[in-house]
Amino acid sequence: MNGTTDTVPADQPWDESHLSKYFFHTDPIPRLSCTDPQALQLIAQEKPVVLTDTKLCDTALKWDLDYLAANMGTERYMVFLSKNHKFKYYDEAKIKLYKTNFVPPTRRLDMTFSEFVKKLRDWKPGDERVYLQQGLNNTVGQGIVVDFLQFNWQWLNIQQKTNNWGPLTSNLLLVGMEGNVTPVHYDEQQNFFCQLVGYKRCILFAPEHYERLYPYPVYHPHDRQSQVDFNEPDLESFPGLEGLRGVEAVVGPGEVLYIPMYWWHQIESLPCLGNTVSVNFWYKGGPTEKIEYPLKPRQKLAIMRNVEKMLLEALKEPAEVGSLLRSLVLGRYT
Ligand SMILES: O=C(O)C(=O)C[C@H](CCCc1ccccc1)C(=O)O
Ligand SMILES: [Zn+2]
Repeated sequence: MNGTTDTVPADQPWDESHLSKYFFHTDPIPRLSCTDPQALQLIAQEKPVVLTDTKLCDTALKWDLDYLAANMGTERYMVFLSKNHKFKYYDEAKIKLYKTNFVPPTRRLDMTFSEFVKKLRDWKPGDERVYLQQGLNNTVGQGIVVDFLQFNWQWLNIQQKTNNWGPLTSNLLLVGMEGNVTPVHYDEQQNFFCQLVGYKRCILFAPEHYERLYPYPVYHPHDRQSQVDFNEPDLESFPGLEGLRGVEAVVGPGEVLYIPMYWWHQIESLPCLGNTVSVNFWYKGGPTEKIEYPLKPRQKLAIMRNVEKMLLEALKEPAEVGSLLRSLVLGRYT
């Protein structure tokens, strides 16, 4: 009987002291074997689950800094630098669109993997933190290709088919420093997030918490990111935070977290436990199955995004979108 393996893995090197205390409550994300029907059911229902034994990327468990430096080739890779521990994503393409003087919270510096390793190893307090975030492509060395080809593609393809997902769009290689944080955001793709080296705390919130996490406007460079700073929650500006409730898990080497499309997530490389290496598998969502009512929260989210895009297209001026929406609803749709 495959009971849930919620028990703490014996070799767990972390404890509560590695987890920042936040204002919201969380429940544990189930940790199940990939052979457990309940795990497959959770994926089918687009709910998060940690799969403890997929053997999805076992050939990449050896991807430590030295191996990657020796096998990632001599190309330059995308590295972000931050003056603090947060690496808040922004869409460079939207910066010029969004009139106001947007100040990017991180800066991007492409460098070879060896230069990245040197920066990481020479790091001392006061230096900018670094986070390599690079899509795996045909510039990587032969060793990485060989490892990649030996991933458990058979299992992945079964998941993709049975859940009617679209094509695999990319695999993001993530090499971060202990303590790095990717603030809460959502992506518009299904995601099998594979932890290879080190430990990451993954905090997730269901799409229905949209009203509690106050995403930036769609045309903002921080589209899909929350305006809320979990370290200093502003309950005045964001009263919806009151009822925020999430789920979380710490994933370690060989574990795979299913992050359903549109689910909010914050990812933290645990402090004091060394650098982390992860690789994700982003899949396009499936074709919109026949519409059933009531609509699912993620479908309403997609509708809201389309309304914002249409209004911007029609008004051309971002500043006018808010006032038009206010005129539309205030006093009328209460
Ligand atoms: O796999 C995911 O979805 C994650 O959020 C993983 C996250 C880094 C993601 C960086 C990013 C966010 C949005 C757009 C493009 C890149 C981490 O592990 O720190
Ligand atoms: Zn993400």
